[in-house]
Amino acid sequence: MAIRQPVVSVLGHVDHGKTKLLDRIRGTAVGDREAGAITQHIGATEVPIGRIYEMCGSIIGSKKFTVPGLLFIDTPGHQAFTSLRARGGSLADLAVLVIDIREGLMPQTIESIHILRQYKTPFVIALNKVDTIEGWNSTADRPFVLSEKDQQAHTKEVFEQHMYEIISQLSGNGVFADRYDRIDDFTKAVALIPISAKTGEGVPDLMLMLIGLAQRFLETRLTKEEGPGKGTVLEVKEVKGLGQTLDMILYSGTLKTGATVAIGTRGAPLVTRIKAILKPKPLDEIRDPRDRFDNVKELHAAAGVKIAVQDATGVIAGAPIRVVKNAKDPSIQEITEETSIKIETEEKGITIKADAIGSLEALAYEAKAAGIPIRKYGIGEITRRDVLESSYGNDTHHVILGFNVSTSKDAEAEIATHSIKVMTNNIVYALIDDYKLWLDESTRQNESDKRVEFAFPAKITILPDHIFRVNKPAVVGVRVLAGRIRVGENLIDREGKDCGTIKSVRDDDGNVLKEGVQGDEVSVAIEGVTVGRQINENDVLYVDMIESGYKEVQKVELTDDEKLALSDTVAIKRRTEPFWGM
Ligand SMILES: Nc1nc2c(ncn2[C@@H]2O[C@H](COP(=O)(O)OP(=O)(O)OP(=O)(O)O)[C@@H](O)[C@H]2O)c(=O)[nH]1
Repeated sequence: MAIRQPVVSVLGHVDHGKTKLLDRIRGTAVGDREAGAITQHIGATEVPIGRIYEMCGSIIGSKKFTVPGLLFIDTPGHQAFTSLRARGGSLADLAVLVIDIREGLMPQTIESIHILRQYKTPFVIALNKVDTIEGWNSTADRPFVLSEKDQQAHTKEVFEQHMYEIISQLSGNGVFADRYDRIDDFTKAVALIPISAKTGEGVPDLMLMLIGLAQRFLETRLTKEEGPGKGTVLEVKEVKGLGQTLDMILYSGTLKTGATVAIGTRGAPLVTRIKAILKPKPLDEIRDPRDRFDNVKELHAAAGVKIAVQDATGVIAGAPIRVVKNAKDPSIQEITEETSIKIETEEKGITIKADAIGSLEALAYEAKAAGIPIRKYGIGEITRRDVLESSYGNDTHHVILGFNVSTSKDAEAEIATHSIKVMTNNIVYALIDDYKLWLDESTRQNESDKRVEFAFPAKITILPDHIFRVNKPAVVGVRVLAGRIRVGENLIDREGKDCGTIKSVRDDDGNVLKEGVQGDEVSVAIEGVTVGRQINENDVLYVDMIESGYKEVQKVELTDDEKLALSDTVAIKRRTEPFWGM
Protein backbone atom coordinates (compact mmCIF):
# COMPACT_ATOMS: atom_id res chain seq x y z
CA MET A 1 0.00 0.00 0.00
CA ALA A 2 1.29 3.44 -0.88
CA ILE A 3 1.83 5.83 1.98
CA ARG A 4 1.79 9.61 2.02
CA GLN A 5 4.27 12.05 3.51
CA PRO A 6 3.75 12.80 7.19
CA VAL A 7 2.76 16.38 8.00
CA VAL A 8 5.36 17.86 10.36
CA SER A 9 4.98 20.90 12.64
CA VAL A 10 7.77 22.86 14.31
CA LEU A 11 7.21 24.12 17.88
CA GLY A 12 9.31 25.73 20.55
CA HIS A 13 10.06 28.79 22.65
CA VAL A 14 10.34 32.21 21.03
CA ASP A 15 13.74 32.83 19.40
CA HIS A 16 14.91 29.24 19.76
CA GLY A 17 15.11 29.04 15.96
CA LYS A 18 11.86 27.65 14.53
CA THR A 19 11.72 30.06 11.61
CA LYS A 20 15.42 29.69 10.90
CA LEU A 21 15.05 25.91 10.84
CA LEU A 22 12.09 26.09 8.45
CA ASP A 23 14.06 28.48 6.23
CA ARG A 24 16.94 26.06 6.20
CA ILE A 25 14.61 23.19 5.33
CA ARG A 26 13.09 25.26 2.51
CA GLY A 27 16.59 25.90 1.17
CA THR A 28 17.31 22.21 1.46
CA ALA A 29 14.07 21.21 -0.20
CA VAL A 30 14.68 23.32 -3.26
CA GLY A 31 18.09 21.69 -3.76
CA ASP A 32 18.79 20.78 -7.28
CA ARG A 33 15.78 21.10 -9.58
CA GLU A 34 17.40 18.82 -12.06
CA ALA A 35 17.09 16.07 -9.46
CA GLY A 36 13.34 16.36 -10.04
CA ALA A 37 10.65 15.43 -7.54
CA ILE A 38 10.66 19.00 -6.21
CA THR A 39 7.08 20.14 -5.87
CA GLN A 40 6.20 23.62 -4.78
CA HIS A 41 3.60 23.88 -2.04
CA ILE A 42 1.45 26.52 -0.43
CA GLY A 43 1.94 26.92 3.31
CA ALA A 44 4.15 23.88 3.48
CA THR A 45 7.54 22.62 2.34
CA GLU A 46 8.03 19.15 0.99
CA VAL A 47 11.34 17.39 1.36
CA PRO A 48 11.16 14.37 -0.95
CA ILE A 49 12.82 11.15 0.15
CA GLY A 50 15.30 11.36 -2.75
CA ARG A 51 16.57 14.64 -1.34
CA ILE A 52 16.90 13.08 2.12
CA TYR A 53 19.00 10.22 0.69
CA GLU A 54 21.26 12.83 -0.92
CA MET A 55 21.56 14.92 2.23
CA CYS A 56 22.38 12.00 4.49
CA GLY A 57 25.02 10.42 2.27
CA SER A 58 26.93 7.79 4.18
CA ILE A 59 24.97 7.95 7.44
CA ILE A 60 21.88 6.45 5.84
CA GLY A 61 23.69 3.25 4.82
CA SER A 62 21.67 0.99 2.58
CA LYS A 63 18.37 1.78 4.28
CA LYS A 64 15.40 2.34 2.02
CA PHE A 65 12.10 3.90 2.98
CA THR A 66 8.65 3.78 1.45
CA VAL A 67 7.65 7.07 3.11
CA PRO A 68 7.84 9.45 0.11
CA GLY A 69 9.15 12.43 2.07
CA LEU A 70 8.20 14.98 4.72
CA LEU A 71 5.72 17.83 4.48
CA PHE A 72 6.64 20.64 6.89
CA ILE A 73 3.95 23.18 7.78
CA ASP A 74 5.53 26.58 7.18
CA THR A 75 3.82 28.33 10.11
CA PRO A 76 5.74 27.50 13.28
CA GLY A 77 4.60 27.69 16.86
CA HIS A 78 2.14 25.90 19.09
CA GLN A 79 -0.72 28.22 18.15
CA ALA A 80 -0.49 26.99 14.57
CA PHE A 81 -0.14 23.45 15.90
CA THR A 82 -3.32 23.59 17.98
CA SER A 83 -5.43 25.53 15.50
CA LEU A 84 -4.60 23.34 12.51
CA ARG A 85 -6.66 20.29 13.12
CA ALA A 86 -7.53 17.07 11.38
CA ARG A 87 -9.93 14.39 12.58
CA GLY A 88 -10.41 16.28 15.84
CA GLY A 89 -6.69 16.10 16.69
CA SER A 90 -3.73 18.00 15.34
CA LEU A 91 -3.10 18.11 11.63
CA ALA A 92 0.57 17.28 12.32
CA ASP A 93 1.50 13.61 12.24
CA LEU A 94 4.88 14.42 13.76
CA ALA A 95 6.46 17.41 15.45
CA VAL A 96 9.89 18.92 15.97
CA LEU A 97 10.39 20.66 19.30
CA VAL A 98 13.19 23.19 18.93
CA ILE A 99 15.29 23.97 22.02
CA ASP A 100 18.16 26.45 22.11
CA ILE A 101 21.08 24.45 23.53
CA ARG A 102 22.26 27.43 25.57
CA GLU A 103 18.88 28.44 26.96
CA GLY A 104 17.36 25.06 27.69
CA LEU A 105 13.69 24.65 28.62
CA MET A 106 11.70 27.88 28.63
CA PRO A 107 7.97 28.51 29.29
CA GLN A 108 6.86 27.90 25.72
CA THR A 109 9.01 24.76 25.51
CA ILE A 110 7.12 23.35 28.47
CA GLU A 111 3.84 24.54 26.99
CA SER A 112 4.69 22.75 23.74
CA ILE A 113 5.44 19.55 25.65
CA HIS A 114 2.03 19.75 27.36
CA ILE A 115 0.31 20.28 24.02
CA LEU A 116 2.17 17.47 22.26
CA ARG A 117 1.25 15.17 25.09
CA GLN A 118 -2.39 16.25 24.99
CA TYR A 119 -2.58 15.55 21.26
CA LYS A 120 -0.47 12.39 21.61
CA THR A 121 1.70 13.61 18.75
CA PRO A 122 5.04 11.83 18.44
CA PHE A 123 7.94 14.30 18.40
CA VAL A 124 11.68 14.67 18.24
CA ILE A 125 13.78 17.40 19.81
CA ALA A 126 16.07 19.58 17.70
CA LEU A 127 18.77 20.86 20.05
CA ASN A 128 19.50 24.00 18.10
CA LYS A 129 22.42 26.42 17.81
CA VAL A 130 25.24 23.88 18.38
CA ASP A 131 27.40 26.26 16.33
CA THR A 132 27.39 28.64 19.33
CA ILE A 133 29.27 26.18 21.55
CA GLU A 134 32.75 27.63 22.24
CA GLY A 135 35.24 26.40 19.66
CA TRP A 136 32.65 24.60 17.54
CA ASN A 137 34.01 23.92 14.10
CA SER A 138 31.19 24.14 11.58
CA THR A 139 30.80 22.45 8.22
CA ALA A 140 27.62 23.47 6.47
CA ASP A 141 24.88 20.84 6.09
CA ARG A 142 27.00 18.05 7.52
CA PRO A 143 25.33 15.26 9.47
CA PHE A 144 25.85 15.91 13.17
CA VAL A 145 27.39 12.53 13.93
CA LEU A 146 30.18 13.30 11.45
CA SER A 147 30.55 16.93 12.44
CA GLU A 148 30.92 16.02 16.10
CA LYS A 149 33.90 13.74 15.38
CA ASP A 150 35.93 16.73 14.18
CA GLN A 151 35.48 18.80 17.34
CA GLN A 152 38.20 19.32 19.95
CA ALA A 153 37.89 17.26 23.14
CA HIS A 154 37.12 20.36 25.20
CA THR A 155 34.40 21.55 22.79
CA LYS A 156 32.79 18.11 22.88
CA GLU A 157 32.85 18.23 26.66
CA VAL A 158 31.13 21.62 26.79
CA PHE A 159 28.56 20.40 24.28
CA GLU A 160 27.84 17.26 26.33
CA GLN A 161 27.45 19.34 29.50
CA HIS A 162 24.83 21.53 27.85
CA MET A 163 23.08 18.52 26.41
CA TYR A 164 22.94 16.64 29.73
CA GLU A 165 21.63 19.71 31.47
CA ILE A 166 18.75 19.79 28.97
CA ILE A 167 18.17 16.03 29.20
CA SER A 168 17.80 16.43 32.94
CA GLN A 169 15.46 19.44 32.58
CA LEU A 170 13.38 17.38 30.17
CA SER A 171 13.21 14.47 32.55
CA GLY A 172 12.03 16.90 35.22
CA ASN A 173 9.13 17.55 32.89
CA GLY A 174 8.38 13.90 32.29
CA VAL A 175 10.17 13.61 28.94
CA PHE A 176 12.81 10.91 28.76
CA ALA A 177 15.13 11.96 25.96
CA ASP A 178 18.56 10.95 24.73
CA ARG A 179 20.86 11.65 21.82
CA TYR A 180 19.21 9.92 18.90
CA ASP A 181 22.24 7.80 18.06
CA ARG A 182 22.30 6.42 21.62
CA ILE A 183 18.69 5.21 21.72
CA ASP A 184 17.91 1.50 21.31
CA ASP A 185 14.17 1.64 21.75
CA PHE A 186 12.38 4.64 20.25
CA THR A 187 9.15 3.75 22.04
CA LYS A 188 10.87 4.50 25.34
CA ALA A 189 12.92 7.63 24.69
CA VAL A 190 12.45 10.84 22.73
CA ALA A 191 15.19 11.40 20.16
CA LEU A 192 17.32 14.47 20.62
CA ILE A 193 19.10 15.68 17.50
CA PRO A 194 21.76 18.37 17.89
CA ILE A 195 21.50 20.79 14.96
CA SER A 196 22.38 24.26 13.77
CA ALA A 197 19.61 25.93 11.82
CA LYS A 198 22.24 28.48 10.83
CA THR A 199 24.84 26.17 9.31
CA GLY A 200 22.56 23.24 8.51
CA GLU A 201 24.60 20.81 10.58
CA GLY A 202 22.46 18.03 11.97
CA VAL A 203 19.58 18.84 9.61
CA PRO A 204 20.23 15.59 7.65
CA ASP A 205 20.10 13.60 10.92
CA LEU A 206 16.84 15.36 11.81
CA MET A 207 15.27 14.45 8.46
CA LEU A 208 16.44 10.87 8.75
CA MET A 209 15.06 10.55 12.26
CA LEU A 210 11.66 11.91 11.19
CA ILE A 211 11.49 9.60 8.19
CA GLY A 212 12.58 6.65 10.34
CA LEU A 213 9.92 7.33 12.97
CA ALA A 214 7.22 7.78 10.32
CA GLN A 215 8.19 4.51 8.67
CA ARG A 216 8.32 2.52 11.93
CA PHE A 217 5.38 3.94 13.83
CA LEU A 218 3.03 5.80 11.52
CA GLU A 219 2.61 3.48 8.57
CA THR A 220 -1.07 2.77 9.20
CA ARG A 221 -1.85 6.41 9.81
CA LEU A 222 -0.08 7.38 6.60
CA THR A 223 -1.55 4.69 4.38
CA LYS A 224 -2.97 6.56 1.44
CA GLU A 225 -6.70 6.72 1.65
CA GLU A 226 -7.99 6.94 -1.87
CA GLY A 227 -11.30 8.72 -2.33
CA PRO A 228 -12.73 12.10 -1.51
CA GLY A 229 -10.15 14.65 -0.39
CA LYS A 230 -9.91 15.71 3.23
CA GLY A 231 -7.96 18.69 4.36
CA THR A 232 -7.49 21.59 6.73
CA VAL A 233 -7.79 25.28 5.87
CA LEU A 234 -4.65 27.32 6.67
CA GLU A 235 -5.84 30.73 5.56
CA VAL A 236 -8.70 32.45 3.77
CA LYS A 237 -7.52 35.06 1.23
CA GLU A 238 -9.10 37.26 -1.37
CA VAL A 239 -6.78 37.23 -4.41
CA LYS A 240 -7.12 39.66 -7.29
CA GLY A 241 -8.34 37.87 -10.38
CA LEU A 242 -9.08 34.68 -8.45
CA GLY A 243 -11.63 35.87 -5.92
CA GLN A 244 -11.98 33.92 -2.66
CA THR A 245 -9.15 31.47 -2.15
CA LEU A 246 -8.28 29.03 0.58
CA ASP A 247 -4.76 27.91 1.37
CA MET A 248 -5.08 24.38 2.61
CA ILE A 249 -3.28 21.17 3.45
CA LEU A 250 -4.76 18.11 1.78
CA TYR A 251 -3.92 15.23 4.11
CA SER A 252 -6.00 12.46 2.63
CA GLY A 253 -7.58 11.46 -0.68
CA THR A 254 -7.94 13.40 -3.90
CA LEU A 255 -9.10 16.89 -4.79
CA LYS A 256 -10.48 17.67 -8.27
CA THR A 257 -11.38 20.92 -9.99
CA GLY A 258 -15.15 21.35 -10.06
CA ALA A 259 -15.68 19.14 -6.98
CA THR A 260 -18.23 20.12 -4.32
CA VAL A 261 -16.70 20.66 -0.89
CA ALA A 262 -18.08 21.18 2.62
CA ILE A 263 -16.04 23.51 4.83
CA GLY A 264 -16.31 24.19 8.56
CA THR A 265 -17.49 27.60 9.74
CA ARG A 266 -18.56 28.85 13.17
CA GLY A 267 -22.10 27.97 12.16
CA ALA A 268 -23.31 25.23 9.83
CA PRO A 269 -20.79 23.88 7.31
CA LEU A 270 -20.56 25.80 4.04
CA VAL A 271 -21.07 23.81 0.85
CA THR A 272 -19.39 25.27 -2.22
CA ARG A 273 -17.52 24.34 -5.40
CA ILE A 274 -13.82 24.32 -6.26
CA LYS A 275 -13.24 26.67 -9.21
CA ALA A 276 -9.53 26.01 -9.51
CA ILE A 277 -6.69 24.16 -7.84
CA LEU A 278 -3.55 26.27 -7.88
CA LYS A 279 0.02 25.30 -7.29
CA PRO A 280 2.80 27.87 -7.14
CA LYS A 281 5.08 27.91 -10.16
CA PRO A 282 8.77 27.35 -9.52
CA LEU A 283 10.29 30.74 -8.73
CA ASP A 284 12.44 30.86 -11.85
CA GLU A 285 9.40 30.31 -14.06
CA ILE A 286 7.44 33.29 -12.80
CA ARG A 287 7.87 35.96 -15.44
CA ASP A 288 4.78 37.99 -14.57
CA PRO A 289 3.90 38.47 -10.87
CA ARG A 290 0.19 38.11 -11.74
CA ASP A 291 0.86 34.68 -13.06
CA ARG A 292 2.25 32.92 -10.05
CA PHE A 293 0.21 29.75 -10.18
CA ASP A 294 -0.24 26.68 -12.29
CA ASN A 295 -3.74 25.26 -12.64
CA VAL A 296 -3.97 21.58 -11.87
CA LYS A 297 -6.97 19.35 -12.48
CA GLU A 298 -6.29 16.88 -9.71
CA LEU A 299 -4.22 16.68 -6.55
CA HIS A 300 -3.31 13.82 -4.19
CA ALA A 301 -2.48 13.92 -0.50
CA ALA A 302 -0.39 15.09 1.16
CA ALA A 303 0.04 18.56 -0.29
CA GLY A 304 -0.20 22.25 0.49
CA VAL A 305 -2.31 24.02 -2.14
CA LYS A 306 -4.40 27.08 -2.90
CA ILE A 307 -7.94 26.57 -4.10
CA ALA A 308 -10.26 29.17 -5.57
CA VAL A 309 -13.82 28.61 -4.34
CA GLN A 310 -17.18 30.10 -5.26
CA ASP A 311 -17.90 31.14 -1.69
CA ALA A 312 -15.84 31.32 1.51
CA THR A 313 -18.25 33.15 3.82
CA GLY A 314 -17.58 32.41 7.46
CA VAL A 315 -14.74 29.94 6.84
CA ILE A 316 -12.23 29.96 9.70
CA ALA A 317 -8.53 29.11 9.68
CA GLY A 318 -8.10 25.59 10.94
CA ALA A 319 -11.48 24.50 9.58
CA PRO A 320 -11.88 21.05 8.06
CA ILE A 321 -12.62 20.76 4.36
CA ARG A 322 -14.03 17.64 2.64
CA VAL A 323 -15.01 16.68 -0.87
CA VAL A 324 -18.71 15.74 -0.80
CA LYS A 325 -21.22 14.51 -3.36
CA ASN A 326 -23.74 17.25 -2.74
CA ALA A 327 -25.28 19.40 0.00
CA LYS A 328 -27.02 16.32 1.44
CA ASP A 329 -23.90 14.16 1.73
CA PRO A 330 -23.93 12.45 5.15
CA SER A 331 -20.21 13.15 5.61
CA ILE A 332 -21.10 16.84 6.12
CA GLN A 333 -22.09 15.71 9.59
CA GLU A 334 -18.42 14.87 10.22
CA ILE A 335 -17.51 18.47 9.46
CA THR A 336 -20.05 19.65 12.03
CA GLU A 337 -18.56 17.26 14.57
CA GLU A 338 -14.98 18.29 13.85
CA THR A 339 -15.78 21.97 14.23
CA SER A 340 -17.83 21.41 17.34
CA ILE A 341 -16.05 22.08 20.57
CA LYS A 342 -15.94 19.31 23.13
CA ILE A 343 -15.54 20.86 26.54
CA GLU A 344 -17.18 19.62 29.73
CA THR A 345 -18.87 22.38 31.67
CA GLU A 346 -20.12 22.53 35.23
CA GLU A 347 -22.91 24.44 36.88
CA LYS A 348 -20.42 26.52 38.80
CA GLY A 349 -17.15 27.60 37.32
CA ILE A 350 -15.11 30.16 35.44
CA THR A 351 -15.26 31.41 31.84
CA ILE A 352 -12.53 30.63 29.31
CA LYS A 353 -11.94 32.28 25.95
CA ALA A 354 -9.36 31.54 23.26
CA ASP A 355 -8.51 32.49 19.71
CA ALA A 356 -9.22 29.14 18.04
CA ILE A 357 -10.94 25.81 18.61
CA GLY A 358 -7.66 24.00 19.21
CA SER A 359 -6.29 26.52 21.67
CA LEU A 360 -9.60 26.67 23.51
CA GLU A 361 -9.54 22.91 23.93
CA ALA A 362 -5.90 23.09 25.06
CA LEU A 363 -6.88 25.64 27.71
CA ALA A 364 -9.86 23.55 28.81
CA TYR A 365 -7.64 20.48 29.04
CA GLU A 366 -5.12 22.23 31.28
CA ALA A 367 -7.88 23.77 33.40
CA LYS A 368 -9.44 20.36 33.93
CA ALA A 369 -6.07 18.85 34.83
CA ALA A 370 -5.67 21.61 37.43
CA GLY A 371 -9.16 20.97 38.85
CA ILE A 372 -10.56 24.32 37.69
CA PRO A 373 -14.26 24.05 36.83
CA ILE A 374 -15.49 25.69 33.61
CA ARG A 375 -18.98 27.11 33.30
CA LYS A 376 -18.69 28.97 30.00
CA TYR A 377 -16.35 29.00 27.03
CA GLY A 378 -16.02 30.64 23.67
CA ILE A 379 -13.82 31.66 20.78
CA GLY A 380 -12.82 35.26 20.13
CA GLU A 381 -12.36 38.41 22.17
CA ILE A 382 -13.70 38.85 25.71
CA THR A 383 -17.03 40.62 25.30
CA ARG A 384 -19.37 42.57 27.56
CA ARG A 385 -21.67 39.58 27.57
CA ASP A 386 -18.86 37.32 28.85
CA VAL A 387 -18.30 39.75 31.72
CA LEU A 388 -21.99 40.00 32.60
CA GLU A 389 -22.42 36.24 32.49
CA SER A 390 -19.36 35.63 34.66
CA SER A 391 -20.78 37.31 37.71
CA TYR A 392 -22.72 34.21 38.81
CA GLY A 393 -21.68 31.85 41.57
CA ASN A 394 -19.14 32.66 44.22
CA ASP A 395 -16.26 35.13 43.86
CA THR A 396 -13.71 32.50 42.90
CA HIS A 397 -15.76 31.88 39.77
CA HIS A 398 -15.99 35.54 38.79
CA VAL A 399 -13.04 34.97 36.52
CA ILE A 400 -12.37 35.00 32.80
CA LEU A 401 -9.21 33.37 31.46
CA GLY A 402 -8.33 34.51 27.96
CA PHE A 403 -5.74 32.77 25.81
CA ASN A 404 -4.40 34.93 23.00
CA VAL A 405 -7.48 37.16 22.95
CA SER A 406 -8.09 40.81 23.70
CA THR A 407 -10.88 42.45 25.69
CA SER A 408 -13.48 44.58 23.93
CA LYS A 409 -13.84 48.23 25.01
CA ASP A 410 -17.39 47.85 26.34
CA ALA A 411 -16.35 44.72 28.28
CA GLU A 412 -13.58 46.68 29.98
CA ALA A 413 -16.10 49.16 31.30
CA GLU A 414 -18.09 46.37 32.96
CA ILE A 415 -15.17 44.52 34.52
CA ALA A 416 -14.78 46.86 37.49
CA THR A 417 -18.52 47.28 38.06
CA HIS A 418 -19.05 43.55 38.31
CA SER A 419 -15.73 42.80 40.11
CA ILE A 420 -14.73 40.28 37.50
CA LYS A 421 -11.12 39.17 37.39
CA VAL A 422 -9.87 38.94 33.81
CA MET A 423 -6.53 37.25 33.15
CA THR A 424 -5.02 36.96 29.69
CA ASN A 425 -1.79 35.35 28.55
CA ASN A 426 -0.42 33.69 25.46
CA ILE A 427 0.95 30.73 27.36
CA VAL A 428 -1.76 28.33 28.50
CA TYR A 429 -0.08 26.97 31.54
CA ALA A 430 1.07 30.43 32.66
CA LEU A 431 -2.61 31.37 32.57
CA ILE A 432 -3.49 28.40 34.76
CA ASP A 433 -0.67 29.33 37.16
CA ASP A 434 -1.88 32.95 37.26
CA TYR A 435 -5.34 31.74 38.19
CA LYS A 436 -4.05 29.43 40.91
CA LEU A 437 -1.95 32.23 42.41
CA TRP A 438 -4.90 34.59 42.32
CA LEU A 439 -7.12 31.96 43.91
CA ASP A 440 -4.64 31.36 46.77
CA GLU A 441 -4.28 35.08 47.30
CA SER A 442 -8.00 35.74 47.30
CA THR A 443 -8.68 32.78 49.64
CA ARG A 444 -6.12 34.20 52.05
CA GLN A 445 -7.66 37.63 51.69
CA ASN A 446 -11.15 36.27 52.36
CA GLU A 447 -9.89 34.49 55.40
CA SER A 448 -8.28 37.58 56.83
CA ASP A 449 -11.42 39.56 55.97
CA LYS A 450 -13.43 37.01 57.91
CA ARG A 451 -11.03 37.27 60.83
CA VAL A 452 -11.70 40.97 60.99
CA GLU A 453 -15.45 40.51 61.11
CA PHE A 454 -15.51 38.66 64.42
CA ALA A 455 -13.40 38.30 67.54
CA PHE A 456 -10.69 35.69 67.39
CA PRO A 457 -9.66 33.45 70.25
CA ALA A 458 -6.78 35.00 72.17
CA LYS A 459 -5.10 34.60 75.52
CA ILE A 460 -2.97 37.28 77.17
CA THR A 461 -1.20 37.78 80.47
CA ILE A 462 -0.60 41.09 82.27
CA LEU A 463 3.13 41.55 82.79
CA PRO A 464 4.41 42.33 86.31
CA ASP A 465 5.80 45.87 86.76
CA HIS A 466 4.02 47.00 83.62
CA ILE A 467 1.12 48.96 85.05
CA PHE A 468 1.31 52.36 83.34
CA ARG A 469 -2.07 53.69 84.36
CA VAL A 470 -4.62 52.34 86.81
CA ASN A 471 -7.88 53.35 85.14
CA LYS A 472 -9.84 55.52 82.68
CA PRO A 473 -8.50 53.73 80.79
CA ALA A 474 -6.18 51.29 82.47
CA VAL A 475 -2.89 50.98 80.54
CA VAL A 476 -0.92 47.78 81.10
CA GLY A 477 1.84 45.81 79.40
CA VAL A 478 0.70 42.36 78.23
CA ARG A 479 2.17 39.38 76.48
CA VAL A 480 -0.01 37.71 73.83
CA LEU A 481 0.15 34.00 74.69
CA ALA A 482 -2.03 32.83 71.79
CA GLY A 483 -4.07 34.27 68.97
CA ARG A 484 -4.25 38.03 68.54
CA ILE A 485 -5.91 41.02 70.14
CA ARG A 486 -7.46 44.00 68.43
CA VAL A 487 -9.06 47.28 69.37
CA GLY A 488 -12.75 46.92 70.24
CA GLU A 489 -12.53 43.41 71.64
CA ASN A 490 -13.92 42.63 75.09
CA LEU A 491 -11.85 40.77 77.63
CA ILE A 492 -12.91 38.22 80.24
CA ASP A 493 -11.04 36.49 83.04
CA ARG A 494 -10.89 32.77 83.86
CA GLU A 495 -14.22 33.04 85.66
CA GLY A 496 -15.88 34.61 82.63
CA LYS A 497 -16.15 37.98 84.36
CA ASP A 498 -16.08 41.11 82.22
CA CYS A 499 -12.63 42.74 82.16
CA GLY A 500 -13.21 45.76 79.95
CA THR A 501 -12.74 46.68 76.29
CA ILE A 502 -9.46 47.15 74.42
CA LYS A 503 -9.16 50.80 73.34
CA SER A 504 -5.66 50.76 71.86
CA VAL A 505 -2.67 48.52 71.23
CA ARG A 506 0.82 50.09 71.11
CA ASP A 507 4.41 48.90 70.82
CA ASP A 508 7.34 49.84 73.08
CA ASP A 509 7.82 53.12 71.28
CA GLY A 510 4.21 54.10 71.66
CA ASN A 511 3.33 53.43 68.01
CA VAL A 512 -0.28 52.47 67.44
CA LEU A 513 -0.67 48.87 66.20
CA LYS A 514 -3.55 47.26 64.37
CA GLU A 515 -3.20 44.18 66.51
CA GLY A 516 -0.96 42.28 68.89
CA VAL A 517 -0.16 38.75 67.82
CA GLN A 518 1.10 35.69 69.63
CA GLY A 519 4.52 36.33 71.18
CA ASP A 520 4.19 40.14 71.12
CA GLU A 521 4.63 42.24 74.22
CA VAL A 522 2.48 45.32 73.81
CA SER A 523 0.82 47.91 75.95
CA VAL A 524 -2.97 48.00 75.85
CA ALA A 525 -5.44 50.57 77.02
CA ILE A 526 -8.46 48.87 78.60
CA GLU A 527 -11.58 50.81 79.35
CA GLY A 528 -14.08 49.88 82.08
CA VAL A 529 -11.64 48.35 84.59
CA THR A 530 -9.32 49.45 87.38
CA VAL A 531 -6.04 47.70 88.11
CA GLY A 532 -6.20 46.20 91.57
CA ARG A 533 -9.95 45.58 91.29
CA GLN A 534 -11.06 43.67 88.14
CA ILE A 535 -7.52 43.06 86.82
CA ASN A 536 -4.07 42.52 88.32
CA GLU A 537 -0.46 41.78 87.39
CA ASN A 538 0.01 38.16 86.17
CA ASP A 539 -3.68 37.77 85.40
CA VAL A 540 -4.54 35.65 82.37
CA LEU A 541 -7.34 37.15 80.25
CA TYR A 542 -9.21 35.94 77.20
CA VAL A 543 -10.94 37.67 74.34
CA ASP A 544 -14.68 37.34 74.85
CA MET A 545 -16.65 35.71 72.04
CA ILE A 546 -20.25 35.63 70.94
CA GLU A 547 -21.84 32.38 69.84
CA SER A 548 -22.18 33.31 66.17
CA GLY A 549 -18.53 34.37 66.15
CA TYR A 550 -17.57 31.01 67.63
CA LYS A 551 -19.38 29.23 64.79
CA GLU A 552 -17.61 31.37 62.20
CA VAL A 553 -14.22 30.88 63.79
CA GLN A 554 -14.56 27.12 63.49
CA LYS A 555 -14.60 27.51 59.69
CA VAL A 556 -11.20 29.16 59.72
CA GLU A 557 -7.94 27.33 60.01
CA LEU A 558 -6.49 27.96 63.51
CA THR A 559 -3.00 27.40 64.88
CA ASP A 560 -2.58 24.89 67.71
CA ASP A 561 -2.23 27.71 70.24
CA GLU A 562 -5.35 29.40 68.94
CA LYS A 563 -7.21 26.10 69.26
CA LEU A 564 -6.14 25.83 72.92
CA ALA A 565 -7.19 29.43 73.60
CA LEU A 566 -10.51 28.70 71.90
CA SER A 567 -11.19 25.60 74.00
CA ASP A 568 -10.34 27.58 77.17
CA THR A 569 -12.77 30.30 76.09
CA VAL A 570 -15.51 27.76 75.38
CA ALA A 571 -14.96 26.12 78.80
CA ILE A 572 -15.22 29.53 80.48
CA LYS A 573 -18.42 30.40 78.62
CA ARG A 574 -19.99 27.05 79.49
CA ARG A 575 -19.54 27.65 83.21
CA THR A 576 -22.42 30.06 83.04
CA GLU A 577 -24.16 28.75 79.91
CA PRO A 578 -23.73 24.95 79.69
CA PHE A 579 -24.97 24.78 76.10
CA TRP A 580 -22.96 27.75 74.85
CA GLY A 581 -21.93 27.32 71.22
CA MET A 582 -23.71 23.97 70.77
N1 LIG B 1 24.03 31.00 15.82
C1 LIG B 1 22.81 30.55 15.54
N2 LIG B 1 21.78 31.39 15.54
C2 LIG B 1 20.55 30.90 15.28
C3 LIG B 1 20.33 29.54 14.99
N3 LIG B 1 19.01 29.35 14.79
C4 LIG B 1 18.44 30.56 14.94
N4 LIG B 1 19.34 31.48 15.22
C5 LIG B 1 19.11 32.91 15.49
O1 LIG B 1 18.24 33.02 16.60
C6 LIG B 1 17.31 34.06 16.41
C7 LIG B 1 15.90 33.55 16.50
O2 LIG B 1 15.65 32.65 15.44
P1 LIG B 1 14.20 32.49 14.82
O3 LIG B 1 14.28 31.42 13.80
O4 LIG B 1 13.63 33.78 14.43
O5 LIG B 1 13.47 31.97 16.11
P2 LIG B 1 11.93 31.55 16.24
O6 LIG B 1 11.92 30.42 17.19
O7 LIG B 1 11.34 31.33 14.91
O8 LIG B 1 11.37 32.82 16.89
P3 LIG B 1 9.85 33.35 16.82
O9 LIG B 1 9.38 33.18 15.41
O10 LIG B 1 10.01 34.78 17.23
O11 LIG B 1 9.10 32.51 17.81
C8 LIG B 1 17.62 34.67 15.06
O12 LIG B 1 18.47 35.78 15.25
C9 LIG B 1 18.36 33.56 14.36
O13 LIG B 1 19.24 34.04 13.38
C10 LIG B 1 21.47 28.67 14.99
O14 LIG B 1 21.41 27.46 14.76
N5 LIG B 1 22.67 29.24 15.28
